[in-house]
Order: sequence, then C-alpha cells, then structure tokens
Amino acid sequence: VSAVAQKRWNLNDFDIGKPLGRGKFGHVYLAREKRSNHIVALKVLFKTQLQQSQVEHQLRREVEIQSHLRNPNILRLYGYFYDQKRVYLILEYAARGELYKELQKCKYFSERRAATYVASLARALIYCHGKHVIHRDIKPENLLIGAQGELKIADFGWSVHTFNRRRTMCGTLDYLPPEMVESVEHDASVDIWSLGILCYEFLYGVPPFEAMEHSDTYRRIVQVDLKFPPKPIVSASAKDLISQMLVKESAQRLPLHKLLEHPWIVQNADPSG
Ligand SMILES: Cn1ncc2ncnc(NCCc3cnc(NC(=O)Nc4cccc(C(F)(F)F)c4)s3)c21
Repeated sequence: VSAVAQKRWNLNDFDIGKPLGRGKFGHVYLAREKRSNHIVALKVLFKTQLQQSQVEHQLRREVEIQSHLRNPNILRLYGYFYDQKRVYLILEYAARGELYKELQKCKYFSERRAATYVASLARALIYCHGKHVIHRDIKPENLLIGAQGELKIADFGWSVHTFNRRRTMCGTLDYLPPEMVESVEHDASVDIWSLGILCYEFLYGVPPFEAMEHSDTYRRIVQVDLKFPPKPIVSASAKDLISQMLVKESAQRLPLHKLLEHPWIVQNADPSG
C-alpha cells in the first residue's frame, strides 16, 4: 500500500510536560513523543465543549487543511487522536511562545521587527492563498514565535465557512474588514486587511479601530476611520503601507506580492524572516 500508514497515536506515546497556555476549549501542554524524543505541543480539547459549541466539523476541517500546509511561518499540526472524553491535537512546539505576550511586554515593536513579522506573514498568506485557503483570523493571539524568533501562524479556523460561529465564539471585531462586519461575501483580500490591522498594532500597540463599545468599533471599521497617533513616532512609509491595506473596497487593497516590494518592507524587513 503506497500511502504512509497513519500511525494511530495515543496518550501513552507521550510524556506530558508543563502547561503552555489555556484556550477556550482546553489547555496546551509541552510533550515529548517517547519513541523519537520529539518535542511537541499537545492541545487537549474536551469533547463535551466541542459538542456544545457544535464545532466538531470545523475541527475536522482544520485538521484536513493543516495536513496539506507546509510553510516555515505556519505552525504544523502533525495529527490528532482522541479518547473517551478528549480530542488531542499534536502540534509543532513554538519555543518562544505567544506573540501577543511579547507585544504586551514591549508595548510596541520597532519598525524593523514589525516589518520582518509583516513580511513573513505576507509570505505565509501568499502560500495559503495559493492553496485556496483563506485564514480570516490573523490577530496577535493566533501568532506564535519559533526558536529562531520566526513568526508562526497558529489557528483553528483555516476554513472559510464558519466565521459567523467563530465570530460569536471569539468576540473581537477589531480585525474584521468591512465586508465581514457587513456579512457580505469575502475573498482572500480579507487577510490583507487583517495584516494591515496587525501592522498598525505592531507599531502602535493597539489596533486602529479600537473603541469601548462594539458599535463604535463597527462604525470605525466600516468608515475606515484610520488615524495615526503622534506617539510613538512612525515613518511616513509605514503609514503609507497601512493606508494601502486598510481600504474599504477589497479589490483596491495592496496585493500581498506588492506588499513585499513596498519600500517600507524592503528597507526594514530582515530577509531571513
Ligand atoms: C501557547 N503555546 N506556546 C508555545 C506553543 N507551541 C505550540 N502551540 C501552542 N499553543 C497552541 C496553538 C494552536 C495551534 N493550533 C490550534 N488549533 C486549535 O486550537 N483548534 C481548535 C481548538 C478548539 C476548537 C476548534 C474548532 F473545533 F472550533 F475548530 C479548533 S491551537 C503554544
């Protein structure tokens, strides 16, 4: 049989280590696969919670899509297994942890660090779009940092049909482009918008349309009420790039391959990513 027989994993194949984080559906642990001594992250999800939120199909789609993705800036999902009560995701371990914690610690990033991250995310998204996968949930909470400081997109929602459920599930509107908050059909350019939001947040420490009330955030998004604070000082070139990404008309947004040629990226991004 030519297909590589998918090994059936179980919990006894792993030594479980320290907790790495906790999500809405379960916790993530450092783990070591006993035979190979390979270090992984093991996300433990409770079946009852998945059933209550009716997201089992979304999880299956994530596993399916992720099994075809191979990119240095996308966190690998090696496989999964389950027992009576839980589903386990076997994930690549990102040794430097969660990006949002790093952003909170630094308050905001230098232009070089921000540009390096944005360029590596653009390359990962070009790869995904080439495989007709739209991410739609690009935000600091879904980004991890590898052992060499490289960014890894990690997310459970690679699929393209569940933003309604996921939106109510996740809560934040901050990263949604106009066409999504207005619930019209959308395409890969939604990721360009979210990358623009992320670039702004890397440089200023807050997303551009943040407001106390959902209704205010909603209005600022659909009006593209983009303002650049006087502090911290940010180059005109960076503002130019952000302004070309946060455009209401999705077809007018700067294409990702053009982003990689933008002067701010060329002059500031570290080519190694
Ligand atoms: C914190 N941390 N520090 C280091 C480190 N290294 C690796 N990983 C970490 N954390 C885990 C990151 C994730 C990657 N892929 C995920 N996938 C997921 O969580 N899928 C998922 C969950 C619940 C419900 C659904 C469903 F059904 F709605 F689709 C889907 S979580 C790490």
